[in-house]
Amino acid sequence: MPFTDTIYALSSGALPAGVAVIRISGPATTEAITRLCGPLPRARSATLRTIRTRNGEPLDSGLVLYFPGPASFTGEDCCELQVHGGRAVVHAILEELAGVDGLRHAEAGEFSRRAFQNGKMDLVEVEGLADLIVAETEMQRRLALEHSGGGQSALYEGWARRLTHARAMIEAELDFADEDDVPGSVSASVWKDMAKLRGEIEEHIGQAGLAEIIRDGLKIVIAGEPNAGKSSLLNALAKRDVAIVTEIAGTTRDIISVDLSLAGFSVKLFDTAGLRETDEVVEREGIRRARETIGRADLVLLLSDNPARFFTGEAIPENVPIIKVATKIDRDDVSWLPSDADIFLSTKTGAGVADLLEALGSYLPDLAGKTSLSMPSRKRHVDCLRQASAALERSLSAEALGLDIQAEQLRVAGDALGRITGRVDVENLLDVIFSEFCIGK
Ligand SMILES: Nc1nc2c(c(=O)[nH]1)N(C=O)[C@@H](CNc1ccc(C(=O)N[C@@H](CCC(=O)O)C(=O)O)cc1)CN2
Ligand SMILES: Nc1nc2c(ncn2[C@@H]2O[C@H](COP(=O)(O)OP(=O)(O)OP(=O)(O)O)[C@@H](O)[C@H]2O)c(=O)[nH]1
Ligand SMILES: [Mg+2]
Repeated sequence: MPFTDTIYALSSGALPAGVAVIRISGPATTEAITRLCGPLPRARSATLRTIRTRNGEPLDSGLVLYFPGPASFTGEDCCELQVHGGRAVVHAILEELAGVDGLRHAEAGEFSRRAFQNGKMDLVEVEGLADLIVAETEMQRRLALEHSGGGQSALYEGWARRLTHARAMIEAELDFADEDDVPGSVSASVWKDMAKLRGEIEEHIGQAGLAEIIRDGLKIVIAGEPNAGKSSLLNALAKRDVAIVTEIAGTTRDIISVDLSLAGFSVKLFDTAGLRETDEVVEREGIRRARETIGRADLVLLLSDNPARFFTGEAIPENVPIIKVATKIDRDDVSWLPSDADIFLSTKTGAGVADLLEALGSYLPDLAGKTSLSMPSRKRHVDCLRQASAALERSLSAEALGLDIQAEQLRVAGDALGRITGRVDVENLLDVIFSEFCIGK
């Protein structure tokens, strides 16, 4: 369905800025350009023009870029005005655009939606683009680029093609088994490849946890008895005064979290209420929240300023790794043995903080030698991949039920993959058969 509206918006960030980019897309783009900037500039090159009101009054002088559709970001006629990034400049130009017939301000994501609907991007690429824009760490950038750049889509499309090919072979075996041109028992090699494909999909699904850590950050929870120095450690790692520190045991009640970037990864660090038995209502609620947060941790830093006790009260689930941290080692009234803890530190002197950071690094996924981050980045992808894998499994184990039923499950698997990219191929089975066999020769 062609779009009739022409949309415009400020595509660059907060004003004021050195330069602002105003994008226009849709059928009235050329009309808008000629109204504001004079004769249509040469396509796909930057042209310096004066931008004027309908009365000929100059608003700014800027670079005009015209991209005739379909070879544009959205697939429609597009234009960019790269102007001075002053609030009044941009405001005046947007006002002028609003006055052109058929133009309206774009809604959030509308340029990308048009790019998707015009086949310029698939769903995985659109999602990747959204992630790229909010990426804050190096790993998030790499993951988002893998998706927005089509790497992931190519993988899924390759898998979908193998499923289509397998179905074509089965169809051939069912329909044309009595003809000489069809090699006997094509399905033996087909099933081998389908079993292999299922393994590849399962392995790919196995990477989802890593993608979650990259996107959402590794959740590290600081826990321990009251007064152990938890909030002091949070402040030291955050390098700012986020949490209240006092000498009173039971100071922290709410969960306090800060985002850190560690070796290119996003880390979410949580400070919690000190764990102990208490009748104080507010502190009890704090401790309940602490336990809840500890329950969701990827890693717990268990703190104590006393070698005699690393209190947990069974607050830490068995499968969550723990780093035992001895605190306040600057004090000379306590003496620690090397076996008492994994890390020994003082936030007062800074001793041991580097050791802790190094230890944390070893809990981050090892991506050495990984050039591409090919992994499902969203639950939606994982859901579709699981459906594909399950259908593939049903197909592989339905030998007794006949090729028809097996082929049908391969179709279900292919559709599940097609839903990831949003391009559920309208099947072209016969094309594949004709291209692989000389039927009707
Ligand atoms: N100034 C500016 N910079 C930008 C963008 C933009 O829209 N404007 N982008 C916006 O996200 C990104 C670049 N992405 C783009 C993707 C496709 C096309 C494009 O015109 N595609 C056409 C022609 C392709 C070609 O010449 O090879 C097409 O796909 O047909 C442009 C930008 C980042 N930088
Ligand atoms: N000498 C010394 N004192 C410390 C150090 N770290 C923290 N403290 C002190 O220990 C006391 C408690 O510190 P907090 O960081 O508030 O301890 P907490 O574990 O968050 O305590 P709660 O929130 O009550 O559970 C404060 O008086 C800090 O100044 C340290 O490295 N050396
Ligand atoms: Mg505290």
